[in-house]
Amino acid sequence: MSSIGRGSEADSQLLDHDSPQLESIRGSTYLTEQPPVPLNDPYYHDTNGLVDGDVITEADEADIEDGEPNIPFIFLLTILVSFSGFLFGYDTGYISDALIATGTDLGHEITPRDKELITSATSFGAFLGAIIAGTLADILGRKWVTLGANILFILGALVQAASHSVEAMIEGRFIMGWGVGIASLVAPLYISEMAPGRYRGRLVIINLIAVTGGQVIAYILGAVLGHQWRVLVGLGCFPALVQLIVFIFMPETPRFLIRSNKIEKAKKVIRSIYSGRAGPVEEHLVDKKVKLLLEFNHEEHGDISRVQRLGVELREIFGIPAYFRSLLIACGLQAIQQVCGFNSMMYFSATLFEMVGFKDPALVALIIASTNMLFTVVAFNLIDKVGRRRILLYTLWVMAIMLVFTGIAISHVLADIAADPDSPSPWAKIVIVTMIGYVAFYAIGIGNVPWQQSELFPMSVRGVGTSMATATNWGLNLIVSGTFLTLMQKIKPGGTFVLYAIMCLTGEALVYFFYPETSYLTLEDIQGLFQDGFGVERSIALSGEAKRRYYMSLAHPDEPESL
Ligand SMILES: O[C@H]1[C@H](O)[C@@H](O)[C@H](O)[C@@H](O)[C@H]1O
Repeated sequence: MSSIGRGSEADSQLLDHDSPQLESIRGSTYLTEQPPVPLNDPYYHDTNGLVDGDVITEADEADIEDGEPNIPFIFLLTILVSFSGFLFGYDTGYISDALIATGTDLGHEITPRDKELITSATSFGAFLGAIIAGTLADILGRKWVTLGANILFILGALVQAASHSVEAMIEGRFIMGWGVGIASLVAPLYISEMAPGRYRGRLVIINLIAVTGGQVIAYILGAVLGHQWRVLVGLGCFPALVQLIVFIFMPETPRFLIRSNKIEKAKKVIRSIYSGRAGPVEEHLVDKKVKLLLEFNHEEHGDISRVQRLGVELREIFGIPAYFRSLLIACGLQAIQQVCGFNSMMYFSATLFEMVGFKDPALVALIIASTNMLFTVVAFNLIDKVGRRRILLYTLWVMAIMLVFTGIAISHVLADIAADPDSPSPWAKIVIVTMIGYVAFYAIGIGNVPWQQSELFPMSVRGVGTSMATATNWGLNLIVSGTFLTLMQKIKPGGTFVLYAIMCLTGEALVYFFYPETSYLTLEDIQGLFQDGFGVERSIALSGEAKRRYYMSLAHPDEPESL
């Protein structure tokens, strides 16, 4: 078979569908006989440019993805969109310090219940925002929804900064929460629809680095600003304002433009993305890309209204077993990410460290946020090499052990402080070390893998599927952050951390039995896995084989790819 040569090197290796080895590993003929999903999915085309059933001709060999795209342009777009990620991180990050710094500024010394309400108001808003975000983005466009999220960020920050009561603070956090929920879905969506196939995964992770970076900056400013919590909150307006202005001039994604029948505008964006150093992209390649997107858009659900389309999508995602399995996996991963308790440390770390007697708890909390960011960068380099499933299996159980040690150490610190409030407990250092260990393993695995959610869904239900998965994230975030301080009182730190450890181990078991390995697989391969079950065993064989072939191709770039 000739080398198809599209997308990333890995992708092009994977496209050797005729390989007897791969066919036997797949153990199913769906790829050639009964495509389970709309194979004219632009995500799929982005990496290979072929419609299932097409005969591969020389002309097909030329694909827009073969050329060198306009990297500076794409990178700039990603950075500008990642302001949304930054705001998501900043606005969820500063609350830890602000809660300590408010003192009696909100009318009285805030109680643990107030703290929980203030913190969870954002998660509740985000939960509601996530539910409507996918549909809103399909109706208004990714660009205008991002602009709207920025207005919510600014409004929420202003209400909080001006608040003199717990109620006003909660209102401000709630308004901001809507922005956070919407942005957490739309930013990765915008990036993935703009990015050429071979850069998509990494570009999406850049947004996540911005999330964790935003949390770090919030902690640094929290430590620097001390009691000036109003400044800390108000500063969040600036990135939102910058993005608000910049986004007016940003392009819509080609997919949305095609959806809205704005073909010329879509072509213009495609030209900007794919005209790299080698010069302007050839017009017939632009036409080919547009044709594929159009074809997909038409065939997705035909010419039906947006409301009808939503109804069809909902029926499909719950009614088609393969789609429903994708949904279970996407929501399940987001659920594990939240119930493992990470955000309890993130939102309450300053409170937690104050409780165990640290002189400068905000500074210690900064270490937690920095570890999260640093190891998200590590994950960026590991996610494809090690594989999503394997990375989770390696990290979740370690997180559980770290949590148990943290619980034990905190209990000892509290007992030591009760016995002698003036002398520091030797266990305090263990709390820091085990918490750092926990956060590092979180960031490498479950902190980022669930955000690769869009790869699990076929195009036709991607919007509604990612909305549900994102809402699962925020819904559980709400429950976990809203109950942490109560849990600490009722079942003590020991019980609380053991509970989170049990969640990690449950997550480990669920991943082991149900989550297939998706690294190195094309999107159509991933969909095929869910045809009759979760395809775990098949995925391991497929992914391993694909990875081996990829590395072989790197070692012998000139050899023909067929085995
Ligand atoms: O992936 C992100 C990241 O791990 C953040 O640090 C965390 O606060 C979010 O809840 C999570 O969704």
